[in-house]
Amino acid sequence: MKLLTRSLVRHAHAIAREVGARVVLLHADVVEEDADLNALIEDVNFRIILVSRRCGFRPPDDYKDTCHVVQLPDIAMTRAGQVKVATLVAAAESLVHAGDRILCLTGVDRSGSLDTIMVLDMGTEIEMFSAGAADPLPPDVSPPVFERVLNVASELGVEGREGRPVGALFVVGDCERVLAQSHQLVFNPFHGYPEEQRNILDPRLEETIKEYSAIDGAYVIRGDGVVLCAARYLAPRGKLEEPLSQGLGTRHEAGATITVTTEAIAVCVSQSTGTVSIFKRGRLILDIQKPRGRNPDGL
Ligand SMILES: Nc1ncnc2c1ncn2[C@@H]1O[C@H](COP(=O)(O)OP(=O)(O)OP(=O)(O)O)[C@@H](O)[C@H]1O
Repeated sequence: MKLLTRSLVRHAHAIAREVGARVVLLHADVVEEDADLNALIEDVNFRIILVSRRCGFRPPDDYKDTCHVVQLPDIAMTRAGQVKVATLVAAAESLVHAGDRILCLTGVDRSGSLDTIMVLDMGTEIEMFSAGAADPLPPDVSPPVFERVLNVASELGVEGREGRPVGALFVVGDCERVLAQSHQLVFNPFHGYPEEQRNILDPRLEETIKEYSAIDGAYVIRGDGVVLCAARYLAPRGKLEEPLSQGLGTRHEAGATITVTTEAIAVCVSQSTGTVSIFKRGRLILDIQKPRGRNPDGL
């Protein structure tokens, strides 16, 4: 195990004990060997969440019952982005709760080394976990559906479509109220298809969803993953308590505002910046910036 990793882990254990962190979130993909991973997680009295982009990643055999796994979208993300997404997914899956203090260990993918320690407080991290994000999902939305939407949105934000940046807006959950405050801009391309053929959990739908991002308007997605419509113009009845930050235009405004009078969560991909913003109860609960520059895994 590299010197830096070993040193960070030693200090991380001490910090976690001193500050009363109950959860350790560890980006497992930066650790090269299973034996190293074993060494990192043995002798730890915390709840361990292993974060990985690798499909089908499993904890080492000895720790199967004590470690949870959170899957990240397989795209370049900043370290802060990795931590934000992992924490949100962990919260959606009820692996972390309001009041938890989380110690995060991360690093640059494929560097074989951890290089960053972060301590997060669920519920008081204003930027990330305000507005009840400790219980981040609407009651009718299943965690896999939210994770799938987050995945597709993150990929669209980073990769765009056929080399061009694209924007998109996904409104997930509380669909009756969302539909009542919106109308079709053009024909709904999902109309008439059986529900099992238009569920976002079906990987075959991914390309279709990305393709239709070129159409103006929002996707409305039921909590169980069925895509009810694309090209939906949102006409929310509510009003934002606070204006959105400068630079965010009508797509973000519509996404944020529909969450004021509904229980839905809105996931917005910015065409101009590639940032993915998540809104709930009229507030930005988390944004994931697209990595920039030559070091895409930088902070
Ligand atoms: N009320 C609405 N309902 C659904 N979609 C909307 C609504 N208003 C705008 N949009 C979508 O947002 C697009 C325009 O985005 P605009 O540039 O004004 O917003 P933005 O928040 O700055 O987003 P971006 O960062 O992607 O540019 C439209 O083409 C349309 O697809």
